[in-house]
Amino acid sequence: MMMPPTMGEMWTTMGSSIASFMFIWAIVRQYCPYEIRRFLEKCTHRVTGHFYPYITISFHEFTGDRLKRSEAYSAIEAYLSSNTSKSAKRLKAEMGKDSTNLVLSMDEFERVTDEFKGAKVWWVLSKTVSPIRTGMSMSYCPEQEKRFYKVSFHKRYRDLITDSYLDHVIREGKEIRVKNRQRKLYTNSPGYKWSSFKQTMWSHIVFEHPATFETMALEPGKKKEIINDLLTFSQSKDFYARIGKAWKRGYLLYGPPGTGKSTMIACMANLLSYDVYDLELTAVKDNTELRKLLIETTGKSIIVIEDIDCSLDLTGQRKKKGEQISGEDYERACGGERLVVFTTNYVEKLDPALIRRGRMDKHIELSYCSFEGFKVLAKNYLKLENHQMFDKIQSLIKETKITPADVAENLMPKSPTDDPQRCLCNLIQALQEAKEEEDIAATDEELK
Ligand SMILES: Nc1ncnc2c1ncn2[C@@H]1O[C@H](COP(=O)(O)OP(=O)(O)OP(=O)(O)O)[C@@H](O)[C@H]1O
Ligand SMILES: [Mg+2]
Repeated sequence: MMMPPTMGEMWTTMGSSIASFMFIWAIVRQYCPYEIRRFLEKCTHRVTGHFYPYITISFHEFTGDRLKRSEAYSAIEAYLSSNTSKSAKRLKAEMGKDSTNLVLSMDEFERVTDEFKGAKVWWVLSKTVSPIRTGMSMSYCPEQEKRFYKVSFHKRYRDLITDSYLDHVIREGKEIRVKNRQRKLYTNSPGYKWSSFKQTMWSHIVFEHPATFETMALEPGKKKEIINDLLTFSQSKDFYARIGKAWKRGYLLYGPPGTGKSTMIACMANLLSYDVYDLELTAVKDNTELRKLLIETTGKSIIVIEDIDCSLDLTGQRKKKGEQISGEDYERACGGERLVVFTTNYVEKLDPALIRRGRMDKHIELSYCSFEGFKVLAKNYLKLENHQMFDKIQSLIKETKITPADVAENLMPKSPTDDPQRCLCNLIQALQEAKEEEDIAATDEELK
């Protein structure tokens, strides 16, 4: 009589069947031509598709001619590395943007789960290896790896995933990429002259300026107003589209040298995570070149034109056609999400047509250091929030015109033995000297 197989026997049989299958599959993979393998895979997919309730969507790294990485793929990569890399067990580590920290993301064939409004989805990073088609015989062909992300979900969530979840992933991924990207400082200055071989007229270096609004010496009310203005601008894409205006805003920063105009531009770029285009107008030949430069700027950027009063004879109207650069060019050539910041030491010298609202929407005066400004600098430079000498400084600073740059220089320790007290004494001395000079100048003026 035949005895039913024992558990042990069953495992042995199953084990050897799997082993035989793996062996045959390995032979098929090795000797079967690529086309037949693809055909077999397709057939298997078709058969399982009938019984399998899950839907899969793939996002390939390169589409079409392979020249450009797919934006969706990059956005998904950023989204997954920030949202799900904590749950992934096999991770890939790469150096971050400033080469100081490691960035972790999911490794190939790793599977992670995500949830969206109660729907569970599975993401996996896969790759296919196929021979590159050249004129050579197949056996000598190099292999080409094609990576792609695959998301799977139950078919009852089809609409939710295709209508909202994927949009959410792409939007969030793009935002993460913007935040994490290495920001750049572009310049068109003659030192880096554009050659016809170069694809762009701008040269760039990494933008790394530590200034933030927190460390900027400015009255708190004014600071808050500027920050609010900038944040509102950056969140107003729909508003600008609705009113039919290009999404850009012009700022004019004016005030004496050393009051923080250039510093404020760095603060703005850091606050909004924008790139900076430092436009050197004296290096621009004509309107055509200016337009080309402006068209080449990307969104999420600040176009800076420093010292417009001495850059060129800029006017709102074009006097001699073709020779002058007019304000209109900034309006026409700048598209989405750009700030245009002009600086000057002499606002009164500028043509009113150039600084009118629409070209320079917000005028910000940066002036001599106030006591509030000094307190910010004392905190930055000396880690002091209060000190008995502050009262004296307060009364002196009210009566003296001293720039934040001069205050900062006096607060800077000059030797390892300079303590905060010594630095404050230096500042008081500088304030007294400045006051005496101002008094002498005022008496001279009266005598005249
Ligand atoms: N408001 C400020 N807050 C903090 N630091 C400041 C401020 N203003 C000036 N400084 C300090 O002084 C230095 C010079 O300032 P900055 O270059 O921003 O002046 P500016 O107004 O652009 O001058 P210029 O008109 O000559 O271009 C900065 O590096 C910074 O350290
Ligand atoms: Mg400056």
